[in-house]
Amino acid sequence: MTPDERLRECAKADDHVTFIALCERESSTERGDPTLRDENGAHCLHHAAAANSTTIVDYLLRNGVRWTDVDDDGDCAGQYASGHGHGALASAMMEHAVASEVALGEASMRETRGECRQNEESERYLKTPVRYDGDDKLLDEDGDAVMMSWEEPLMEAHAEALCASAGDVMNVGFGMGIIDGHIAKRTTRSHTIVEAHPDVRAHMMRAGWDEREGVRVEPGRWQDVLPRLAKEGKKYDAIFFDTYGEEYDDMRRFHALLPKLLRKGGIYSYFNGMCPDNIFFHCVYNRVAEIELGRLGFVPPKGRGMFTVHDIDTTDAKIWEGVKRRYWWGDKYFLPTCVFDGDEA
Ligand SMILES: C[S@@+](CC[C@H](N)C(=O)[O-])C[C@H]1O[C@@H](n2cnc3c(N)ncnc32)[C@H](O)[C@@H]1O
Repeated sequence: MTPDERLRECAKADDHVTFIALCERESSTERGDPTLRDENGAHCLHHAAAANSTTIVDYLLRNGVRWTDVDDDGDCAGQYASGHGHGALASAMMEHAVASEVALGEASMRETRGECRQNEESERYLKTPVRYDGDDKLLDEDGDAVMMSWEEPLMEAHAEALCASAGDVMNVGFGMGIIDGHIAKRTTRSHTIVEAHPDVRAHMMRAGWDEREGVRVEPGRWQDVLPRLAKEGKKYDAIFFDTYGEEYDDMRRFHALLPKLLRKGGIYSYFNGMCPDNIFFHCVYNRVAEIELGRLGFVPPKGRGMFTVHDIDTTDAKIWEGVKRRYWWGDKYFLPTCVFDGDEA
């Protein structure tokens, strides 16, 4: 048996004494590599998690093995722990993952001093054409879906939460205007829409959104528009975020702007599409968002948690016809709502 094979067997058998000794051998030829993949793309962290070997899992995570490593089926070690019924270990791995992502987020914010970062994917998206395909899809140049009508019940639920205040509501990202349609059906003092893509803006103009009473269209990227609105002293009672081609690291910077724009008691919600194809990653990012928003002064609505669970069914293959990549697989949607309870900046 090679040192790598021995390591793998130790991880599977929870033999942490031999495992750690093999990892720490002086000679590199005798030392095993715990991150060497097996035929399914799993490595020792996955096998140790499946075996409920808390010592080996802890050792590997402390020594820099990444919780994000996935096997060929896209499963991370945390999922091996939960899939084998080791709830306590899965929770500990979730805590590790959340702490790591929060720390990475802090480092990322330090790097740009909290300013918005460059995102090539977003820049490319905003420079290339999009097309409305019938009434049920908005596609980018590659045929990937920017927005689809199956999300309508979710958008309606978001609109309901945002309009509870009947105040000044802002939506960032028009897409198919589904949420804006639902906001417009409800009572608000004002309704502001921020949209960056020129084709989407042209579509909004054709549909008469810029002439609607009570509606204000703010053309441009939120990265440019929001700091200007904050400088002008504009305040809102509810803000919704749903853009395209951006990542959580962009949204983190969006969140940092919210205390400058929301009134105390104001509501914030976002389309919760982070890592939708992996429930462990999705839960990690729910928790990261909750922690980071908490640090900015956001609290869950009174008497409940930040997320409400909604059933969704996207199994009908027809939904995805004409779309390059199916982007949603789960049957649950965790709808986030939080309330600004901090000091207005
Ligand atoms: C997923 S769609 C929004 C769908 C919308 N919630 C609805 O109900 O139809 C995302 C939208 O965000 C816009 N967008 C992308 N990046 C943006 C940015 N940085 N600032 C403002 N809008 C952006 C896109 O052009 C697109 O129209």
